[in-house]
Amino acid sequence: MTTRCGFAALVGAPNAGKSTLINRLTGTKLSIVSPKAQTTRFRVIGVLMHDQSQVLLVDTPGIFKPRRKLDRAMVAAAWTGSQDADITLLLIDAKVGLRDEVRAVVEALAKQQRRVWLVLNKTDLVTPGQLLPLTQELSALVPVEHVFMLSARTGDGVEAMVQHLADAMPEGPFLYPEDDLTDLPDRLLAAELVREQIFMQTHEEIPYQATVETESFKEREDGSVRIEATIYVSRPGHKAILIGEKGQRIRSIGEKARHELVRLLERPCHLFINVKERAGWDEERARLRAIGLDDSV
Ligand SMILES: Nc1nc2c(ncn2[C@@H]2O[C@H](COP(=O)(O)OP(=O)(O)OP(=O)(O)O)[C@@H](O)[C@H]2O)c(=O)[nH]1
Repeated sequence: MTTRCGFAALVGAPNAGKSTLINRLTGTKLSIVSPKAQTTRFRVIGVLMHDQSQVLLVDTPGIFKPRRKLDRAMVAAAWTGSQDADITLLLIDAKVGLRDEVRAVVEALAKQQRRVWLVLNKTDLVTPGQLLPLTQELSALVPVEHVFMLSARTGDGVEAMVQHLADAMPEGPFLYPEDDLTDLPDRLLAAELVREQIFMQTHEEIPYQATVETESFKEREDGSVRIEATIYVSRPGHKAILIGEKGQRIRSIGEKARHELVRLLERPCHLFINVKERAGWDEERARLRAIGLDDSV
């Protein structure tokens, strides 16, 4: 039987409903809310299985007005990520319509040769009559292959998009084995929670130069889980900072991340964190794919 597998990038202004849609498509809560804005890099945030298709939903950092150099790099990475995807889903809040912020995203997208599918979200908040003019306005700015009108909140119209996505994926083997899918969210969650703590407890470029991978995730007979995570840094100085004096910082990162894990997984967790220096980790494509990242900020 032929299988299909590919990437679908979600692009949209903040609040368009990305997280809600992902959660509906995958049935899992994966998006992490961090007090520091813009912590989201390009990564697989959901795996959608439909018929013989695996659709890897990838997130992009919120498209925002870049001020600092770093912000610009993040936005560039968002676009690069989206470029690698097979389909770009342009998510629009139908209630808000085409305000400036949205226009900027659409215009940037128009400059790139992508397969763009327009997704008008929050149809439960507008009348059908408002959707047609909005579709016309948007498709005048960027050529779109398909238009979907749906409500991520109620689920109305979502199924039609899922079917089209599944059919549009290129033929190929699944990148994530089906068996792994059950614990994939938890593995990603563990890595994300550690990364979130790096964001909160270190400064400047360190969070952006570090990546976290869950090496092993084992359920134990007593109902607890044993998790091993590795933080990869690209510079020796960063390793020392992350570990901190007498291991203080890494301990604190581990404690806070573990605390959150216990809360979200609702069972005892044992978390072991390693810090490894690996110059150029961000260029190792296979490694990046393995953790759902695909950029090189
Ligand atoms: N009525 C309605 N509300 C929605 C729908 N989809 C999302 N929302 C709401 O819109 C708000 C933003 O949704 P999120 O899913 O957090 O949006 P996001 O695009 O992930 O936002 P950022 O994380 O800021 O990029 C939330 O209050 C959602 O509950 C929808 O289809 N209908």
